[in-house]
Amino acid sequence: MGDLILAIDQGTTSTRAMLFSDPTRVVAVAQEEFAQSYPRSGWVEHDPEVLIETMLRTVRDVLARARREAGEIAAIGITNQRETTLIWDRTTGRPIAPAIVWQDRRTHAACERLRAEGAEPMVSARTGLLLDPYFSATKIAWMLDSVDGARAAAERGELAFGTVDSWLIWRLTGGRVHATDATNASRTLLFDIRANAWDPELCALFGVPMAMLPEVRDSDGDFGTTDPAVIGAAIPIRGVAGDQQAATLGQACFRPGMMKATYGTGAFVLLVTGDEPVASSNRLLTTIAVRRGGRTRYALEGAIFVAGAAVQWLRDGLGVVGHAAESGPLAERADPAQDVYLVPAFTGLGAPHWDAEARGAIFGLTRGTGPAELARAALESVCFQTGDLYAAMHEDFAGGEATVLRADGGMAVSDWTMQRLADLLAHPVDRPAIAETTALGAAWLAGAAVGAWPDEDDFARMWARERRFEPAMAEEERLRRVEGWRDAVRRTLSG
Ligand SMILES: Nc1ncnc2c1ncn2[C@@H]1O[C@H](COP(=O)(O)OP(=O)(O)O)[C@@H](O)[C@H]1O
Ligand SMILES: O=P(O)(O)OC[C@H](O)CO
Repeated sequence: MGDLILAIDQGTTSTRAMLFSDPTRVVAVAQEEFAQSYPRSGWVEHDPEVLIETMLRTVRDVLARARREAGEIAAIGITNQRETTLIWDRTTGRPIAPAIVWQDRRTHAACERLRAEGAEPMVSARTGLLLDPYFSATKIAWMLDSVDGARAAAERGELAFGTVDSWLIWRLTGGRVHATDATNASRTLLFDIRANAWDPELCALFGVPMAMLPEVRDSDGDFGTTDPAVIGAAIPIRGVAGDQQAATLGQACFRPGMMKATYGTGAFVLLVTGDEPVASSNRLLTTIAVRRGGRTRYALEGAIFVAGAAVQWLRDGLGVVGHAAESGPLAERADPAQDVYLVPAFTGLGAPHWDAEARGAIFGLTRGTGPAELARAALESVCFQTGDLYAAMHEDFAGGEATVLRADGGMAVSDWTMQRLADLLAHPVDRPAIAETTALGAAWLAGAAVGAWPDEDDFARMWARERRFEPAMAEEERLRRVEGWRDAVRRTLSG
């Protein structure tokens, strides 16, 4: 058996392949961005073949960079953008339509109809999710209804549905395995997260024939071996998890109360709650954090739509910075006497506010307000939104140790933002030594499954911190600023 673990991270804007020699060492990384398609307002699609091509190219590249062979890989872990929906023909292997991406809003009306019929309480109780176009179920129905003959073919068992993990597995195994893991299944609106099974009533409600669903396996289950014709060797696929769950594992957040926040374009915050799902009274999502060896653990999840995107806006919209990395040093120079708040509701507000109609606003402008105050307001808005999720999560879940908040993603590189986050949360923020937490989580699932990597406790002990940011803001100042933010949000909400 080889000594390497390969992680494939198929994300929304790029595909990455990463080789690890052990949980503390990345041997090589390859990444390729790909085109987004926006055929109509609110629609977002990916070309399924491009997802496969970029996967195969990055795998080849990462091996070439490391000067290693496919045969030296002991196991593969796959992690992926979640909810994005694909349907393909089981015989030809051809997708029937472009992939509908998680951000796509075309099924808004279908969700509204179901809500008006009173379906949401049942759907939420079983799936832990909300009736929203974000999740897969209404996207599947949309595809079946818009492609000629698709619904009948799906009912005859000729079509296969999959989230991106299933699609990659199908192609890697030469069409032999049609499976997903429990974390990905828990994002479809079709999966009962307590029973750990596809739910026939939900499938009927959304009009999804059960014959098209993949088999749901443990996140560290056996997903078959790669077809040697595809990547040059027969390698077991032994780890699969949605990217936010994989990051939670890569951050070694296993115990109840442990929390991770990933700051990319948007941000995803997950709080591990343990062996029982916790229902939220703040419209947070309840989701499967991982299922290993038949044991399921759950998390509460909240999303911030605009995180790094606020920094992009500073750069591309306002032109006050030339590069994202300049935003922290600029914010540092802001006048402490000015209270300027940016509510970046560019596309509405996510949890716990859930206001799709809200639009962004800036409060507290004076003649003295300049680029530094705007930069500070943009970076702080990400901290305040994390604070809102943090408060909502701890209202929903009082248990556990609540000892750590571990941050990762492109924006976590900003020392200023991480310090301000610790200040405004009045809670330490830890940044990991291995920043590639998503890939690490997928690699760990696979590495531990084949016995090459340590199991949970030892892996958690190996997790290393690069830096801890300790809260340093005076409490009076913190409360004043948090109240200022809440007031700004109240004035921004549409209703
Ligand atoms: N030094 C920095 N300070 C603040 N924001 C940053 C910095 N570096 C990157 N970012 C922001 O982080 C985001 C990129 O993070 P990444 O994890 O690559 O995102 P994604 O996976 O969503 O593309 C961008 O929106 C960028 O503006
Ligand atoms: O591909 P990312 O990193 O933007 O993550 C997307 C999420 O999985 C969507 O739920």
